[in-house]
Amino acid sequence: MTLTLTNVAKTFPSGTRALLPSNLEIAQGEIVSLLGPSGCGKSTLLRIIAGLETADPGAEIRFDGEDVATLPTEKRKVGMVFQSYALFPNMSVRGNIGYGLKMQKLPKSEIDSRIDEVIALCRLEPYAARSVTALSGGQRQRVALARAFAPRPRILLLDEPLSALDSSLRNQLRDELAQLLRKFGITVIFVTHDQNEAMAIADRVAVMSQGEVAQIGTPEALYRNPKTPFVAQFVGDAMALPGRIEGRKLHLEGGVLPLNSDSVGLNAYVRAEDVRLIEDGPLKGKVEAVTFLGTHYRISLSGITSEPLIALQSGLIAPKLGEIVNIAIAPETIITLNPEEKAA
Ligand SMILES: Nc1ncnc2c1ncn2[C@@H]1O[C@H](COP(=O)(O)OP(=O)(O)OP(=O)(O)O)[C@@H](O)[C@H]1O
Repeated sequence: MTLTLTNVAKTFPSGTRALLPSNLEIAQGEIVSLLGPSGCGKSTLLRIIAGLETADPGAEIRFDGEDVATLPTEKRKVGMVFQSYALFPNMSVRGNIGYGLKMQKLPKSEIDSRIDEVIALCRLEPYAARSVTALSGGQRQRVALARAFAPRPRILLLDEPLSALDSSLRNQLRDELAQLLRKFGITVIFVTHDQNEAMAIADRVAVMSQGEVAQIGTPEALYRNPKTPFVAQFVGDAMALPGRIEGRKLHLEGGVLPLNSDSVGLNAYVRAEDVRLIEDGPLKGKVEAVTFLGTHYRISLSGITSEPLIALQSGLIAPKLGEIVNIAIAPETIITLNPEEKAA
């Protein structure tokens, strides 16, 4: 199913403008993440698509061209998974998965064959007869997905699908969730505040800030080509390089950096993996802290900008605390953006 949102906005009766007029187009089978900090309006947007919340007048919500803005939730044929999963604790895995199918009053043979189908798809065969209370967090998550998928919804909406799990399990289940959603083959929108989760699972990520979609694009496009300072900082933790730009030069406290283009009036940003400690570089900084992260050292450097600058460095030798080091940042890795740019 394709989803087209036009002019979707929401002001709550309290006066809170949770969502400014937003447009979004999602293709059949696409997996899109709504990513943003707490309170940016992502759950509100998801709830409006689900029909759990009504948008302000003037909005269009089209499922395959059909405007569903005035249809109640049950008529929209959406599958939903919430962060708590909300499984029925007194029922078995099969019972949970079959619940929506029974509500649709399908014949028993059809219900059984569909349950078998999604149980196989979600690799839940060994647990089919178990009570859901006797399952691990990851298994419960698969049951919640299977239950939402069984009635063949037109679109699947997930609200923070991994947030109930502890962090080691989250990483593992991220890949599993991405694979399972692709096997389902349906259009998916999921909400998360976790950048890694959005990038690992989604085909495209819509980064939201203060009730607006600031930018939508593939994970690579957002990372390499952020359009606003907010997107640069939220996706991949770009650090500001506050200094004076003159033509193709950026003057910082710790030295002068060459830029690729004339960037007067813009602000410069860089990512920690692009800050390189080398023999002879244009910047000088002092090593304030070194943390070993396994694959990398995380090095905090003072004297380059007013805030400490972080460098990520792989390799076997870490610089010493207090050492003055030479630093280079390749011009093509410096992101220059208009500080006034708010949203796309
Ligand atoms: N029912 C409501 N009545 C009034 N204000 C609301 C209501 N629901 C949400 N809001 C407000 O709307 C704004 C957006 O909320 P929303 O839940 O969409 O954000 P979010 O990005 O999903 O945040 P979180 O990650 O914390 O859930 C917030 O300021 C919130 O306080």
